[in-house]
Amino acid sequence: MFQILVSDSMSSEGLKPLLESPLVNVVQKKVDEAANELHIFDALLVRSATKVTNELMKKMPNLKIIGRAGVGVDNIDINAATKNGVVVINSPDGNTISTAEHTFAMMSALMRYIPQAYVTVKSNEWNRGAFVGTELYGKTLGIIGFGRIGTELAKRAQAFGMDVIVYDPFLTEERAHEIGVRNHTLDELLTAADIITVHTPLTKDTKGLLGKYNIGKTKKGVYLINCARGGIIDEDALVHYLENGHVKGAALDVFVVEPPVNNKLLKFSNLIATPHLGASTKEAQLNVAAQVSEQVLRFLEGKPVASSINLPTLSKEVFQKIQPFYQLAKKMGNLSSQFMKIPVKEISIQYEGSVAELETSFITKSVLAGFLEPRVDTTVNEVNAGLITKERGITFSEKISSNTSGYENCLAVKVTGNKHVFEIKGTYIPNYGERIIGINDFNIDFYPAGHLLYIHHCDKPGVIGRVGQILGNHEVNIATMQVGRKEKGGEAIMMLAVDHSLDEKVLHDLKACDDISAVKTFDL
Ligand SMILES: NC(=O)c1ccc[n+]([C@@H]2O[C@H](COP(=O)([O-])OP(=O)(O)OC[C@H]3O[C@@H](n4cnc5c(N)ncnc54)[C@H](O)[C@@H]3O)[C@@H](O)[C@H]2O)c1
Ligand SMILES: O=C(O)[C@H](O)COP(=O)(O)O
Repeated sequence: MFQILVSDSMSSEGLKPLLESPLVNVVQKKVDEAANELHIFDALLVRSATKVTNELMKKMPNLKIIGRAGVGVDNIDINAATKNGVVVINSPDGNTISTAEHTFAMMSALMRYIPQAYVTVKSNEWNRGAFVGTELYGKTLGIIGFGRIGTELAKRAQAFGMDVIVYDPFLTEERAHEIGVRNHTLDELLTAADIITVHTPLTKDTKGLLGKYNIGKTKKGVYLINCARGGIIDEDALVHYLENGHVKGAALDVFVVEPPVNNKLLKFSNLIATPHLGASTKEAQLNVAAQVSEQVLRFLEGKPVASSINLPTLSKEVFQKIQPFYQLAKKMGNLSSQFMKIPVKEISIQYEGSVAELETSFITKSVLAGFLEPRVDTTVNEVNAGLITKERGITFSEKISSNTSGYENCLAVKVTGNKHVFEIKGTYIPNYGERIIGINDFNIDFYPAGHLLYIHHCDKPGVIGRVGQILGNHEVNIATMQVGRKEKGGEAIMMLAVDHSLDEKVLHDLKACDDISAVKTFDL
């Protein structure tokens, strides 16, 4: 019989598949309370409260699967789980509606001073003049991040007669059109919206997305809402703009540190807050617990699971053969995504030479996982990448070609957006490693790892020297440098590996050079 530890509070109705299964025994206890019996458990079910660290996993040698009844897996050390051979699954859409509804409730409460007025009535005050609010009708709602929750929120706001504008660099025109919203640039949204709400994952691009600079561009009297992850709205910047009155009010369900003890934001009467309640409804909790219970049971019965976010489902032998291509494919997907920071409609992957004889569908999923990684909240891997790509309205295909581009094996990824196409080619050379051998129509040859600097420039004497000079001035050491061009004196590209991440000042100086038309950096 399999032993299952449920360490956070979960809907007992949702847990029914497990509670009623003769295959498993369910223990509902906090990790601390189960300290003496951790070694017996085959599965661990958690929400966000239990921190699943490597140390905890080491105390659970029988552990095979962790089920997160919710979306965010930031409380689980996924790398450690993967290393320990533990599958991690979640329930990505079980709490979408509840969180969208909570955001809507926060917006209404914020604009009508409901929490503040409630407190006064409870203290026997009847001060109607102090709480004159603002209608939602006719106001412009700016939604940053238009995934599952953003989309559901938009539908509700439209029903209230709000004008919805969105900013999501990865949203296709077709999808925006389907929901009846307009995708804008971030600046357009910031200057036009009366209320701004964020629904992105917390990534290095979204951390502090609404910081001092960007909030400064918003309308005076703007309202800000964060029911996604603490830190997307920079907390110090919010203090600044609440203090000077630029932001009229803010609603937060999430904080950088939870609970937000001694947080300066809490002193503002025009800041309303809830203790991370987005997913706290009976329905969401039933959904997430039921989804996770069914998946855990399937897994323990030896059946495939749908929402695994870490481990591949290949035999060890097959996996070993494709591993080099799997890593290369992931990096090529990631580079494509970063080169094409715009909505994408199609991804096609072409296999040439010996790689075409392997399990290409798995390698394709690696390209997709690498591509999606910078764009989505949940961890994507070969198991869920296809599904998430389709969900985002992106089609993907693979092709086998007899043309080998002169290499023993070659992988070619083509990413198509509305107006732009990006192509990248790579190969794996045994005992030498992964190489990128083509970017768009340029032949090049570099190792895709570390801190990379890409420059699109004019093939003229002195440009390479100027690049070296600028990097030198900023104390940046060049490890390797490759140059590719189509014809003498025409367009050219260079890819440099440098010893550390480059800051904005270096990029600014490079972009200021006359003969340089594009500069990008990548950390792989
Ligand atoms: N408060 C809660 O209890 C609660 C509950 C569920 C989810 N969440 C959080 O809500 C957020 C959204 O969840 P979801 O299920 O809608 O996720 P999702 O992955 O469906 O959507 C995220 C969207 O953000 C977009 N995005 C990524 N980077 C961006 C950027 N730099 N700028 C603008 N948009 C960007 C993506 O393209 C995607 O469309 C997540 O942070 C999640 O952890 C909170
Ligand atoms: O990521 C999530 O699903 C939400 O933040 C909800 O977390 P919770 O399960 O702790 O309420």
